[in-house]
Amino acid sequence: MVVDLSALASGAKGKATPSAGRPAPAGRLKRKATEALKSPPGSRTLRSQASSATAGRAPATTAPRPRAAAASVATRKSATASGRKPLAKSTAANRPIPTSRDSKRLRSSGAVTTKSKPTTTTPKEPVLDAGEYLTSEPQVPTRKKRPAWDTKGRLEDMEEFVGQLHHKLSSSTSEIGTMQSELERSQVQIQELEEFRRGLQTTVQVKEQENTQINHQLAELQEALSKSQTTHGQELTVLRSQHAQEVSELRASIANLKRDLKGMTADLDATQDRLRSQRQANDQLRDTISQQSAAHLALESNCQALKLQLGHTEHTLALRNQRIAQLEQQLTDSHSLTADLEARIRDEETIRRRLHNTIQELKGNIRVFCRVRPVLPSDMSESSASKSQSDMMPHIRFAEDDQANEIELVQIQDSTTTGKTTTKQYPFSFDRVFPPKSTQQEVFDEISQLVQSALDGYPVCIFAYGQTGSGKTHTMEGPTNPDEVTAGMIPRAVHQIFQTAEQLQSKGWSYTMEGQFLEIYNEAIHDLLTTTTNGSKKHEIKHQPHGKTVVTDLTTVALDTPAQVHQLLKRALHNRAVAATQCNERSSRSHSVFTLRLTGQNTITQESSAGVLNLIDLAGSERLSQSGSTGDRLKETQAINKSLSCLGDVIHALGNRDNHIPYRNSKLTYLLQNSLGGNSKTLMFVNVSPVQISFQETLCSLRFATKLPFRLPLRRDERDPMAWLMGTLYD
Ligand SMILES: Nc1ncnc2c1ncn2[C@@H]1O[C@H](COP(=O)(O)OP(=O)(O)OP(=O)(O)O)[C@@H](O)[C@H]1O
Repeated sequence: MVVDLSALASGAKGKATPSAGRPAPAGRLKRKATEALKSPPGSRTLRSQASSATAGRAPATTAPRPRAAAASVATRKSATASGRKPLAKSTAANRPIPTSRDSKRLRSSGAVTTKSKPTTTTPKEPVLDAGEYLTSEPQVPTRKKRPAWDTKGRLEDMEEFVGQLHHKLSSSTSEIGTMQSELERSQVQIQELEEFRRGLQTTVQVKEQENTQINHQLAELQEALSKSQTTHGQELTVLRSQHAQEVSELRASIANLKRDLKGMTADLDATQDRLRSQRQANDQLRDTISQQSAAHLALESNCQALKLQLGHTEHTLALRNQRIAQLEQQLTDSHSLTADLEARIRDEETIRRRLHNTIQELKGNIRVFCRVRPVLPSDMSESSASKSQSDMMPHIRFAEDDQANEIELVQIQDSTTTGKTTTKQYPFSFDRVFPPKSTQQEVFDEISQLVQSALDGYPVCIFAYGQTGSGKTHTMEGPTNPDEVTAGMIPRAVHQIFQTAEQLQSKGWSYTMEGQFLEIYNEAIHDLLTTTTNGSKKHEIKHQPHGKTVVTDLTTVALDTPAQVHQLLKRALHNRAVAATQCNERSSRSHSVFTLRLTGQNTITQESSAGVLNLIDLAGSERLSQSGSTGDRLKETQAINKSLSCLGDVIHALGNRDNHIPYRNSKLTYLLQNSLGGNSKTLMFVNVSPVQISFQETLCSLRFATKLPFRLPLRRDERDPMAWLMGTLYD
């Protein structure tokens, strides 16, 4: 049995302190020992520890050991000094010292607490505590309780008991030595623990620093967190708006998709309908195919028959190929024949030109036609308004025949002296006489051969002569706004030239054409195609070596289409109208000359031609006495008469083949020098007014014309020159 000496020591100490130096009475000690024996050693130890902890005492590890040791020593000393042996150690000194293993366990658990179970060292010899001692009475002979008066007995007992206590004390002293060595080990452990504590403090400091840093970092992180929360909030707002927008877009697209789906569903329905109809059609087609298969079989049998037929046809084809080869040979021969014929045609074209010219020459290089214009409403007086055309011109008689070339003027005169009526007849014959009813086309038919001569390369002059108002301009140009019926000789001639030139292209001929339009007024030349308003320009006539006549500074217009000719005539009309405002009735008092130059080139035969067609609207041929003009007008009339007379003289001299032809006597004849005479063709229209009042002028005009050396009228059978020529050639 082990006696808790610390409890005993504390109990002894507690009591010893107030009465230091005095030994505790034996009863009291015994009572203490009995109390100690009554409570179990563990609970006793625990209670002592709890009381020391409650008293605020530091645990064995933290309590300063020296003081505890000193207290223990002091206790022993006081006990020794008082004659008592120390019964127990102080609480702190008896407190169990943690072993190094415990220290480790403590360190690992992080708690610095004292284990309740003390580390005990096994005593080398058994130690009896006070209770044990009391209970080990058998060592002392058991006696009856000595009566109070047995002081000696009692003393003996006490001495015996003290002897035992001494024995016990010596064994306790050795135990104390052992405990002191343990104490020293414990102090070493305490130092270790102290170092451990300091290390822990350092660790705590480090941890505190780390904690501060962590707190600092935590603050930074919290700041960053708040910032990121702000940013996140903003981003969240943006994302929310984007999300809302995307949602609305998605909704719209869903709506669209729904619409599409609806449409597609409708399409699908339609497609299904179509599919159904297609299936029906397929069924029908299958029926048809089966029918066709049957037909195919029939066709195959037909095909066999046709193959046989094909063999026969191939044979026929071979024969035909032979025939084709023969025909190709014939075609080649035909081509060479055609080429020969074309060559002959070209030759014959040359011959035709020659013959045509011969005919023209036979008809006369100078021809005179007479044309009587119809009576115009303006010619009629009120009394004669109901009269017919023939009634209006009793003084002019035509032959019955439409193709006639005779005209007769009849003058009926009443003699005032004799009272008789005499009739004078003036018959005239011309190459052709055109009565009032003659159309422009009929007139042109007669001159078209001369136009052809111009294309063939001859100079041709067609004049219109007659008094003012007799129809010269109408004959040459037609009315102001001509149509197909009323168009005059100039547009018709140009039209024919373009047409014939086109036809001649197949014979290798190509033509270039250029036109000029001038006016001779008071022996001065005026350009009717000018585009400038400067009318004072002087024009000179120059004859070039190869028979070409050039008028200086005169506008020349290249003509590629008939439409251009119409434009040209319009421009001339406009310029004439401008001149008429400056000089009254100037158109009647001037000669207008339209010149068309035709240059032809044959690339096959290398032939060339250069013809000129002059269409001249002469000034009015009023007699001087009749005109009654004076002053400038008289000079005008004289100039006109002189130029007309010169023209007559030139034509007369040409007819007579005179050596001298007086071309230079007037501007007009000088201008036309290369177009009059030689191989040129000249046609003079004598235009006549049907009105009776113009009888004398008509007579003068007809007389002027008869003076011209035109050929005598042809016989009737000679009027178709080609027939006549062929007749004369082959009779
Ligand atoms: N064959 C015709 N058929 C119908 N009208 C005609 C014919 N000939 C002339 N005339 C008309 O007679 C009038 C006079 O004719 P035109 O002007 O041609 O005469 P002119 O001799 O040219 O006169 P001028 O010398 O003044 O120019 C015009 O109104 C014209 O339309």
